[in-house]
Amino acid sequence: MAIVEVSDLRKDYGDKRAVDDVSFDVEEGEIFGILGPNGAGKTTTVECVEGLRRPDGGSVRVAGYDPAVDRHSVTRILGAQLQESELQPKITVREALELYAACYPDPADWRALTERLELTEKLSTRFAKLSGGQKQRLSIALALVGRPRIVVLDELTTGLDPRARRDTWGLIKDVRDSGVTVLLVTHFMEEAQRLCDRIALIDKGRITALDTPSGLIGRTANGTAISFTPSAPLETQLLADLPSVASVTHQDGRIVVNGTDETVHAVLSLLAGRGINAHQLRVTEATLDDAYLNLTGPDA
Ligand SMILES: Nc1ncnc2c1ncn2[C@@H]1O[C@H](COP(=O)(O)OP(=O)(O)OP(=O)(O)O)[C@@H](O)[C@H]1O
Repeated sequence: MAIVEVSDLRKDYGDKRAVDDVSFDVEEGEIFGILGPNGAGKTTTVECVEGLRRPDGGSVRVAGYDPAVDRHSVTRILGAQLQESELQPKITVREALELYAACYPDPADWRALTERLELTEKLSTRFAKLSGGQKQRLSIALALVGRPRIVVLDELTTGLDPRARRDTWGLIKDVRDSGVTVLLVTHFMEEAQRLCDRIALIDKGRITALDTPSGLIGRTANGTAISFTPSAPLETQLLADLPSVASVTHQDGRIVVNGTDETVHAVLSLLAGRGINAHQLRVTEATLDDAYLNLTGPDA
């Protein structure tokens, strides 16, 4: 069942169309990613979902409510990550959690949340003194304190070191496993590929593709490449004629055959049938990076 329904969403800032005819549904229980280059319209889109911005066209529903009209009902269902500017630098972790918990009729036990997010030892620490990773963990705790059905996390791991980023990915998966739907804005390919059940790729205000990570990768031509140096001369046309081969190129005596998984088997059997060895054999798979570069504009 869809918990978020966005249809033909449009948002302008003066003459600038930031979001242009964007439609997608987020299913309950999934991690749904919005991925795209800087200025693509990702934040504007989720701000319309959160009720922070009023759309200029189209419609948004969160569990059936229109966030622009019934923000109060949406706030009780949807947990938004705090913006750093929203917290006073001198507020302690405990004070922030108590403050946020007081905003909800039936808040979660914030002590349990801090245990889960490994913040218990930081309860008396002022916000300004927390590390980037600790601020992000507090941000997740504050987003969860109202027992939301869905959380919106916007560029949550930006600025974190690789270890803190990976720890945060683990937390996001835990959040989903506890039954909360996650709407995740990111421009990190690896993050999107590892975490998201489905991804909407946004470029210049429009959705250019919406699929599972493997579905997006599968859309790129040349999904799998096999490259090797043949032990004896080999007619390129024989390779090009194999089923599933998209292209064959030569690079410094090496042959590169692009195609699918099937191509690898077909090439190896052809070589075996002719008694040719494949030296320095490499097989490479397309990644979400390849799909992203294929599906977004040149200035992405
Ligand atoms: N308050 C605003 N006033 C005017 N233009 C804005 C405003 N907010 C965003 N924009 C413009 O709208 C477009 C979309 O911005 P948005 O922040 O939604 O993109 P984004 O994909 O989240 O980008 P980033 O990854 O850089 O955060 C950009 O061209 C941006 O400059």
